Amino acid sequence: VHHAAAVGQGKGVLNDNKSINTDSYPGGYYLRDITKPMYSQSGGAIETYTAKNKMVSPGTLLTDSDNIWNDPAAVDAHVYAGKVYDYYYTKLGRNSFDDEGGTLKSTVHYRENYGNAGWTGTQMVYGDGDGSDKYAYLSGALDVVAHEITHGVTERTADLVYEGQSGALNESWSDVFGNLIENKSDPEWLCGEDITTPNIPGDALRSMSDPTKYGDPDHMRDYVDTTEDHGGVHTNSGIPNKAFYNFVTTSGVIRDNAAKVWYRALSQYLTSNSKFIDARNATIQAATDLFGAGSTEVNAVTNAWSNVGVG
Ligand SMILES: Cc1cccc(C(=O)O)c1OC(=O)C1CC1
Ligand SMILES: [Zn+2]
Repeated sequence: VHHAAAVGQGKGVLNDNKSINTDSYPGGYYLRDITKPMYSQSGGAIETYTAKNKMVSPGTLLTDSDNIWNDPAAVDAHVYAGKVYDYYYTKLGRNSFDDEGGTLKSTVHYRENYGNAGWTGTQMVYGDGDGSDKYAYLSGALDVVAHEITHGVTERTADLVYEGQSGALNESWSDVFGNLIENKSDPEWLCGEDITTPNIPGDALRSMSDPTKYGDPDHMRDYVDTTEDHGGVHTNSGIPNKAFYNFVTTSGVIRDNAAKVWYRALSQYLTSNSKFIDARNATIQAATDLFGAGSTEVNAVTNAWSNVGVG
């Protein structure tokens, strides 16, 4: 079928106007972005579907007759996935989650009263929130979308087992790239702040600068041994999250270089059963590869992990 890139309009979850890359066909438009390098290289695209509140994925590819889109959850899932693709491609030289230009599929309105978001192993899924006002549509935050897509990157690289320390590293690397890609200047380095209790400003799921604000540990001595949540992967992530915060906020370290160190550690050195000490060693080795022994970055990352009691 003949495809032609088009630009539509729509509002996001926070009622913000945005342009949307769509794909025209005789009679309407698909919510499919064919403007990225992956399309010309391998036919890969960014596609957004709806599950119509069933537990199906991918569900139905969204279409619209006049290219004016009025599903805010879909608009944000689509536009934010494009921003995440652009970041990985331009900043880190990675071509989509699989580095092979694989299509990035998102499904919104997944299940009923679903206050979660996730990576299924092949695509992203986003719930509508839990039916109360605890969450807005979960795709309404760039750090959430980047977090989910980074689960895909992690699975195709280190493939960190989602349990215990490797699981907390898996979670932390997703929070780190969620923060790097959202790139807000918020002083507290919050995760999911845009979709958590939309009526109450200033709260979030987690804080990277002060994990203890949400009851998460910021030092190895406070590591939580639990069987909950795959061994506390969303809690113990506070320790590597704080280490990353320490690293990036060290004078002389810039965010784009910190991103290169964290990405190289994930893609070249971490493996499926890595523990926190392995992450320390991986990031020190990556910083050494990129910036040399004794560099500002190597000293900063070494101190960053020592500060949280790792190494
Ligand atoms: C909201 C939510 C619930 C359950 C799992 C995840 C998950 O993807 O681990 C999740 O997404 C996040 O944590 C994003 C970063 C805010
Ligand atoms: Zn996660």
